[in-house]
Amino acid sequence: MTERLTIRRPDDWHVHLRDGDMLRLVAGHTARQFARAIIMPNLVPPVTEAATAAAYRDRILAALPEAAAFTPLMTCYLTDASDPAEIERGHAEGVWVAAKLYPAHATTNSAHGVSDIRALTGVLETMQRIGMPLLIHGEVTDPAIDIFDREAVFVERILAPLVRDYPALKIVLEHITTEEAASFVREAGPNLGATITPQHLHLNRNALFAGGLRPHAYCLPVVKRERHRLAVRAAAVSGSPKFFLGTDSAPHAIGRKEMDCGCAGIFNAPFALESYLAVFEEEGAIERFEGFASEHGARFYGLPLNEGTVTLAKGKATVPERVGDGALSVVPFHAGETLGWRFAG
Ligand SMILES: NC(=O)N[C@@H](CC(=O)O)C(=O)O
Ligand SMILES: [Zn+2]
Ligand SMILES: [Zn+2]
Repeated sequence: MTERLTIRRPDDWHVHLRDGDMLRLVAGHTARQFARAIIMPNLVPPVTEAATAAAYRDRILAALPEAAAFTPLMTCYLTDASDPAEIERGHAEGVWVAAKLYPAHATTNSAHGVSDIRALTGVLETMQRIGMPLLIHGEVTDPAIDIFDREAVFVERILAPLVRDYPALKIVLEHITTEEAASFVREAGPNLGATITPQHLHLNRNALFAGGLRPHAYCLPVVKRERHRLAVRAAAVSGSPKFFLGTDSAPHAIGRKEMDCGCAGIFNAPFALESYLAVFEEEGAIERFEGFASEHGARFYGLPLNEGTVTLAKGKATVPERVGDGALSVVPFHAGETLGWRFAG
């Protein structure tokens, strides 16, 4: 039986670090486990300009403990008014590595997102030419579509034509949750990849209603039926280079979750690697964990693999009920549970 697992230092290809006090509370958790992370731009107001992205990157670095060796990889929030020249300039200057497409009103702080993908033609042509990845929150926003079907409908109506029209554009379908998304990504060419969160590997939609209404299991895209969870698990542990780690750690203060209209998002950063590794162990695929956590994403983005290693050791890791204090406290994923591996540095 494996007692310790040492892997190349991993990266998180999708995380929300927020700003201000919340940034200071959560950033160290991500920097402790990951060498780099793709930082989501859905602040209020959103990060749409290179100068604001560079200033945000500085605030992230300032929020970290002195010794942290962590590189935030910044992203540009796309709107109907995004300017291809500004996106190209920010990319050439090394400010941002990717751009994020939020369909308007699809998720947290997406009100300024894209209302019609046809508005992005010039932007997407530019990104395709310069090799800048497009990251997508893949849900349609049509209220007539059942919320559990919004990802599958997005794949069919938006993603399939996009992949056809921009064959050389690198696209990441973020936080996939369905059999349809997993199989579409698997069957597509090498320019389409997907990130997978821990919660979509652990939870099915029963978790939302287990003994009562469970706001801390609520994120977007919402967790789906068991058959979808199993398909997403199979993709994660398959060894395919198209699937890689992206926690979508999305902290909201406890009062913003436990209310009559609670926010979407699960804060999984403190025990992210332990949570993923539990899944790979259950699936008998521990030997594929390093590829998923530390190799596939960097290769997809065309970035060097990290130097150095991290170690996880068999043993109890008890997840606290809260992280932080008072009004700022956040309930972490797996709160109150004991996981079977612990991060040993
Ligand atoms: N995943 C979530 O449920 N929430 C994210 C937004 C997102 O990634 O869609 C957030 O910013 O809170
Ligand atoms: Zn999203
Ligand atoms: Zn997210």
